[in-house]
Amino acid sequence: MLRRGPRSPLFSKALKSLVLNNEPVRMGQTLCTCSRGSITIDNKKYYFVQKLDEGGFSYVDLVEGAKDGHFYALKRILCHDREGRQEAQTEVEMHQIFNHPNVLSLVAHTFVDRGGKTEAWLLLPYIRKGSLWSVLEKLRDKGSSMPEKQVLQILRGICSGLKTIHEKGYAHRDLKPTNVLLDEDDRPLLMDLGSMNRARIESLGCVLYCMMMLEGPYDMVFQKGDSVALAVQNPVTIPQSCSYSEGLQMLLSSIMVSNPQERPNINWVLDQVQDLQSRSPNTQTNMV
Ligand SMILES: Nc1ncnc2c1ncn2[C@@H]1O[C@H](COP(=O)(O)OP(=O)(O)OP(=O)(O)O)[C@@H](O)[C@H]1O
Repeated sequence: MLRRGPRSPLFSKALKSLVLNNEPVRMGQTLCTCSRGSITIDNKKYYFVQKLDEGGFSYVDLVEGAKDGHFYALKRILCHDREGRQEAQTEVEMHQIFNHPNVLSLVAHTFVDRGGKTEAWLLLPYIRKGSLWSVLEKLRDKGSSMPEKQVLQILRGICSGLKTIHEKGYAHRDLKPTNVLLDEDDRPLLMDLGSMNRARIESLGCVLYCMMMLEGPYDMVFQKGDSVALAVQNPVTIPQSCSYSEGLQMLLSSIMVSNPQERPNINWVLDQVQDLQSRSPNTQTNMV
């Protein structure tokens, strides 16, 4: 985990969003006393550093532990109704079920009552490199690509995370490059576990496609205004210009199957990835 750096100049501007009028908020068993620029979860104080990102119904801020000096990502989920509250609760529980190097852990959490609405606050380890999507975007902007060795290493970690999820009888169900974080060593961490349930449907093929082509398989179809629903019925076309090995291209075709029942199971995919890794030339992994 990252150590304390110089205090961010943004700190003084601090968190219009996080200030709760200095009023203590109590919900469940956690007392959350919020003062200017800081929050308290489970009796530990954290300083707001800067905004990191926004999701569909959430805000993610970088905060710093007052005592340990570590950085954390604070994800605040706005729960608009009972269903939203339940989804946030599922996200918390799923983080707690899994203890695996490829599934993001949860440091602490609390539910906060704000103006009659609930916010779920999830304190997560801060993963500095950000999402797989942001890494792919940078490569695309540079006109570069991800070396096969790196694709395989990341894919293997994603498969290991999915394997542990499946072994406990769950599916992630919202797998996409924005929901995979990459640490400094390119270890992928699956996150955004709120959609998980006991149905076994995944879209791993789209993530692999994105790592290889730096865009989603149906992005062009969508941009042209054509029907994505129709496009997903057809086998995926791999561009002629694709420079990845035939083995990796074949793996992509075999996991990009529209009928979920016909998709190979994660153990088979993991075996294929390991096999490709053992065959892959020992090329230098480009750092991105
Ligand atoms: N622990 C973290 N470390 C670093 N960045 C993070 C972390 N958690 C989230 N982020 C950033 O915040 C973004 C949004 O997070 P997340 O996907 O959890 O929110 P969300 O509201 O569930 O998103 P959506 O519903 O749109 O998928 C991520 O894509 C990532 O860029």
